[in-house]
Amino acid sequence: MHQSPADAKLEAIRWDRPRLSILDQLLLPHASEYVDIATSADGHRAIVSMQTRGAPAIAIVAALSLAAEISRRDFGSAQQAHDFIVDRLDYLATSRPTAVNLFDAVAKLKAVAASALASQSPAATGASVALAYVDAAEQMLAADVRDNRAIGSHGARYIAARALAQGAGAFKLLTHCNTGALATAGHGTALGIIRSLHQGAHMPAAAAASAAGEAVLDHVYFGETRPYNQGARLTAYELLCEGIPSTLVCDSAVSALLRSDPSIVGVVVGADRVAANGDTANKIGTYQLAIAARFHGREFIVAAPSTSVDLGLASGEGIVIEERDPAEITRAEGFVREALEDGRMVRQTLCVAPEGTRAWNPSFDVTPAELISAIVTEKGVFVKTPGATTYDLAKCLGENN
Ligand SMILES: CSC[C@H]1O[C@H](OP(=O)(O)O)[C@H](O)[C@@H]1O
Repeated sequence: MHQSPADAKLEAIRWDRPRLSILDQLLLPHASEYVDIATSADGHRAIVSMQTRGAPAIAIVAALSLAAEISRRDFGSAQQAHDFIVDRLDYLATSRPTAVNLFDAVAKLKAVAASALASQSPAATGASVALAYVDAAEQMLAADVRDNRAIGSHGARYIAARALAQGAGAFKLLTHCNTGALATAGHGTALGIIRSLHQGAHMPAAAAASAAGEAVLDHVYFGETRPYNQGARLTAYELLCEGIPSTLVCDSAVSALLRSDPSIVGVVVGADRVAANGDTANKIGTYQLAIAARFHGREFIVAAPSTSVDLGLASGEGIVIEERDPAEITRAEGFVREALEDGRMVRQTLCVAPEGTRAWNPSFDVTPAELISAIVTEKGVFVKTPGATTYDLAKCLGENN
């Protein structure tokens, strides 16, 4: 699956049936360690703790954790296999509430198990139901990489065209959180568009060498994304691995940055759940980025696979926003290089606020569709009809099926 040393370093999910391991993202960038996931309970724990995170990655790790578990079990009957799968999927669905990808995968995998159970010729067995599940979970892993590369290509062409229309030969982008290979099965969504732009995916081969007459991504700014620091720890790691020129900024600096640098043509972010009208839940801080982009007349682009779209939700009003432990704000987990003979990096909890400080720690916020210039999916780039303040994603996705 790797195409380069960078890919090898950035592989968030490793699956070699029946073995699943994940890159422990609580340790990045200071240590690159893989953790074995043998059961759905291991998968649930890894998702809740955010050892693995990112809307698509959460769904795939959940699916494959159960695939790993049932690959090592014998079921007395097809019904037993089906019932075990349904029970474990319901448990995995309790891990984190906001990213719809998890619930989309759970529904699809339950349907696979039910269909395998109903098989008459040949008659279903415990092994046949389990195999059908594992095959479907593996297909989700492969499909996510395909989707992300399509998002990268659609988004790169769209942004380059918008930059060129504004007379920008070399342009910059601003992004938030981590939406790259570490948040998905590979390549990434918003960061996947940045990767594709950097690789010249939007240019005809001939032009790619000279970039003559083409818009070229010159630099990427990214926010630290407190309190988990997906930007400062993970996006920085990915951009350095890929050799993409970039600059980290504090979340509090993004408005001043947009005001100071007109070559930033837009903001591109991921999504955890996009409602049918285009309202989008994403990492906390996204909403204020959208406000800043609108005030400064810049594009605000959401990149997400269709598995992040919740057509059952009319608007963002109904999106459940995960609230995490306030201690993630008041007590930063830091790494200290111990003065030991081996100079190990060890995790220490550093109190960054006085004991007793209260904190509000929503993990996501909702950006209204009105502030979103375009939604890039693997099926294409969707923009609002002139004068509209919302999208009709059921129509958009239906037309692009
Ligand atoms: C392509 S990842 C989408 C989304 O997931 C991240 O949240 P978390 O790190 O808490 O799992 C962030 O909101 C990304 O934009």
